[in-house]
Amino acid sequence: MARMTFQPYPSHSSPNAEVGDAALVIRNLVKTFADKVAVNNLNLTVPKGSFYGIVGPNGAGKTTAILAATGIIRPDSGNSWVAGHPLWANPAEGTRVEEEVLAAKRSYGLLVDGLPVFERLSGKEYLEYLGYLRDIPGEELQQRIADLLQALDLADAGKKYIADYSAGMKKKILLAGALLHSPEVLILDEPFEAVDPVSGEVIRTILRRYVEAGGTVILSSHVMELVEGLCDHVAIINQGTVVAAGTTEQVRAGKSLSERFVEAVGGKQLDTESFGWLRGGEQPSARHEGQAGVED
Ligand SMILES: Nc1ncnc2c1ncn2[C@@H]1O[C@H](COP(=O)(O)OP(=O)(O)OP(=O)(O)O)[C@@H](O)[C@H]1O
Repeated sequence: MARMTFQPYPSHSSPNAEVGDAALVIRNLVKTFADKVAVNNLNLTVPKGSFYGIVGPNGAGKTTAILAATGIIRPDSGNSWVAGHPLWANPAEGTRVEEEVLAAKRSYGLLVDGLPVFERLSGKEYLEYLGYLRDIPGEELQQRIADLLQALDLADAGKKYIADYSAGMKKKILLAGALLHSPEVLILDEPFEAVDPVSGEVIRTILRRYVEAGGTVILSSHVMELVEGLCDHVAIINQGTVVAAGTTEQVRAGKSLSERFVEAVGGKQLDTESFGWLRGGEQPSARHEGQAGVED
């Protein structure tokens, strides 16, 4: 399909017509750190009920776009809507309509590494705390916590401080926190990173069931095969902007997602002379010969 060659994703300045029915709409989003433009006029529409993959090279701006679109950090300009609710009234001034922001935040569950977590709580206490914040009734909350800890193989770890969790356990407890209130939209930044294959399969099953039940999943990943197998839509982000988006079939256009990814962001080839110094333990003799004060 000629139209799916990697043209800049179209920009829309009046999104109102599409906002209503979409799970996430991002329009003209810009976020700069000092002189680094991390997100560069990014536009994205995630249809309700879709399983949406976001892929892009390291530093492409995926995490920054997720944080700005969910209202965690303030964009320089642009706006986003989650389940129809705008996060920003005027991002440049930092103004919001609090009821809309609350409604947006209620409607999503978010997993992003590096956000503050109360690490001196056990996994179970952390989920209980989130449950109280989300007003989940006591008995229902305990049932959900038990289900999540059991399914994610965290039942024993439920008693341990999060500070003492491994990277994979921490990822899973944060995912449990994102799922706990059964949100309309799940936004997950690299949810499978550091997670073992058994838990990974459980998570994939949970997410598939959630989408079958009407939820929307938006996940970022570097694993093309995973996105290709799981997601019905995909966006490729490069240098802070969306360079291709559509159904997974459209974006793949008859090739593997991996091939399309490399076409879209540009491959890299090492010349044959590179890494001549990497010799599996064999050291250049000159280093020892030239060294003063070394005795045999
Ligand atoms: N708080 C920050 N301060 C300064 N620069 C930042 C900050 N956060 C992100 N950046 C920069 O913005 C760019 C985009 O980073 P971001 O983490 O959004 O990329 P990413 O696509 O999620 O990358 P990865 O796939 O490696 O996780 C990078 O150049 C990064 O160094």
